Amino acid sequence: TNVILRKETGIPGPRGWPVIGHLPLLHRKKIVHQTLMNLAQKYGPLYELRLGMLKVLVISSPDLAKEILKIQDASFADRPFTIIGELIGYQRKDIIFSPTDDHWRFMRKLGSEFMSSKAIQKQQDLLIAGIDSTSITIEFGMAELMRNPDVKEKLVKELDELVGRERLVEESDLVNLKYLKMVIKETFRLHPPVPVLLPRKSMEPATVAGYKVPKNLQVLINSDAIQRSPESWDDPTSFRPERFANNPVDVKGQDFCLLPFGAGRRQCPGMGIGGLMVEITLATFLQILEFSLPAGLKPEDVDMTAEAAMTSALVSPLLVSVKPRLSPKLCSMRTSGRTFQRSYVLTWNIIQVETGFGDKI
Ligand code: HEM
Repeated sequence: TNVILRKETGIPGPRGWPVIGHLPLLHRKKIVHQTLMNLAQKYGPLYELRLGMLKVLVISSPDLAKEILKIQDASFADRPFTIIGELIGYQRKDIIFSPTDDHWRFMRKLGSEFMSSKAIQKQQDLLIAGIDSTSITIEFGMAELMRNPDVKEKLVKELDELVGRERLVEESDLVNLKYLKMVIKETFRLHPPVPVLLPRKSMEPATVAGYKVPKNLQVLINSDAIQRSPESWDDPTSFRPERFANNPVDVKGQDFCLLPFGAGRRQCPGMGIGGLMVEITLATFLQILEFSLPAGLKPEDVDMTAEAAMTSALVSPLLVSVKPRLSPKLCSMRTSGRTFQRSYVLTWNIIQVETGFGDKI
């Protein structure tokens, strides 16, 4: 058998190469979170990889995610040193890549103040950390709607019934748009923009699922694998927003089978504003435009292949045709709203419009 039990810890994992360990498994042409999910099917929800000198613990079940992100959150709250953190995280002085220390606590407190949806209305350039993840979710959401026309019709009907066509959808409408929220939860479940949560590091020796975990071990939580697991979800690979109709499971970090924003001390502080941007942008698009696939393209032709990167977008940009549903006068009024301007800028590059109408909205 290829299963190895690590000498020091007894943790299972695949047999690795000398020196380079399991690096060839994570070849850049392979989608990392899918490779990690395939390995979990073979080695279980907790296994260890060796990437050169670096040892990594990979977690792929809700129970173990809860163990790391909630029960032992304090022991696993650190972020490991990474080159990318040095390069784009101002030598790890930002919030995302910073070690869990007093500087991070200060930055996080400051950031949370600015990231509240009220405060953000007064700030222009705070959204850098959330630009990718927010626009990726909107693009995947639109792609799923194009693949599932019945879901799109139901969503448009909800908007027509609860908002109508005489005014534009407002943030205050969102609380009533229950189907919209179900569609977005299902998008987060099948297409988490950060499919493997940002790496954590054990701050002290710990015991997880009976295994002894040393200090400084990197821990990866594969939320994509958890959110597609048949143990937590019926028919897990189908896009079915209705699964949330009588199911209180939410994305807020309390339900460990749905973790698009992570959980615990290092959970995404932009969850509120990020969720809001996705909701208002999708609702506005669906209200003001009628979307269809370009001639000759069938729903099943929409390519859902995801990129192999830290944030995982569609490889092929979504192509759609649009026609106006509301009067252009009503649409142009919204450009005076700040939230819309920002959502609009964020999503400017996600839709390649076939007709000339896109230039005018
Ligand atoms: C759809 C939208 C978004 C998604 C799905 C998302 C997802 C995530 C995830 C999975 C993490 C890692 C959590 C963990 O390690 O447990 C994270 C961290 C973070 N996110 Fe977001 N995010 C989104 C939007 C935003 C926005 C809009 C902002 C800022 C305005 C933001 C700022 C941050 C920051 C600063 C961190 C690092 C937190 C820390 O390490 O203490 N995110 N995000």
